Amino acid sequence: MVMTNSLEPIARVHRVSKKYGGAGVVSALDDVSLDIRPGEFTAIMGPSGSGKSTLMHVMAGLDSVTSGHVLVAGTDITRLGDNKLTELRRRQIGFVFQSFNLVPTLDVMSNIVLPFELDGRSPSSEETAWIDQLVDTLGLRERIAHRPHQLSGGQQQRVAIARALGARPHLIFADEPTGNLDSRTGREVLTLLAAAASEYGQSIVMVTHDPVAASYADRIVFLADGRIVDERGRSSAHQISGYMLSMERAA
Ligand SMILES: Nc1ncnc2c1ncn2[C@@H]1O[C@H](COP(=O)(O)OP(=O)(O)OP(=O)(O)O)[C@@H](O)[C@H]1O
Repeated sequence: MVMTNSLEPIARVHRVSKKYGGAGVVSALDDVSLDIRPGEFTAIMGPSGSGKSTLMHVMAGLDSVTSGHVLVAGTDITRLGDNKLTELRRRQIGFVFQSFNLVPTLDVMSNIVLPFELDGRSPSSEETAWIDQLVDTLGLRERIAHRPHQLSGGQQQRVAIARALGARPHLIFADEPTGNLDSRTGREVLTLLAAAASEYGQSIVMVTHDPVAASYADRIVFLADGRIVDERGRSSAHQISGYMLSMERAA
């Protein structure tokens, strides 16, 4: 299936279940359906063990599903071979994950432009200007020639963010993107993510425990025990804390 309409979801999770352990001991996702539309910034929240990371991993094709389907840009990735999946991921998806996946032998700039290299092209002049802007906004200018092991955890995280945003992929998956950052840098990262969605139509899916981070999102999806139990539009950090509290009380 080819995506024909820009209002079509860029990612669609359809009745996905994911069980771990041969006999189906842990049900990490239980009949989850979710559409991610272009230009939408979605936060996924929920208690520890509720399935947030699993949901993001199956959406990115990093983990298989037990049943159901995941479509990215109109392609059913649950049926895709490894090579095609890698190519789709490389072209369509940017990752900001806890394990930053930076290449230890490459310096900061080479890590940031890696998605272009892997795609067999160089950044255009416009893309170069954007990468320069990211490097400055993320405070990486003085570290540009350093290698990952010479950086702090927060600096490594910022490199991963610059890399994920640099090629303007259609979809960005971010797992606690502000977890290692001081609050000012955290706010800058969230502002960058929100702008990527609102100004450039990129779709952001962010897992977070932080109500302040989630308050930058257009939409907040709450998971509990592998199911979507609530969904809210843009909300203040205070409101989000309230939703989380009432979910915990109901559990
Ligand atoms: N590889 C695995 N093998 C077995 N069980 C797993 C595996 N990965 C996750 N699980 C289980 O699946 C459930 C959902 O895990 P997941 O990591 O998606 O939760 P989470 O909401 O992201 O949690 P946290 O906020 O603590 O990161 C948990 O019960 C977890 O123990």
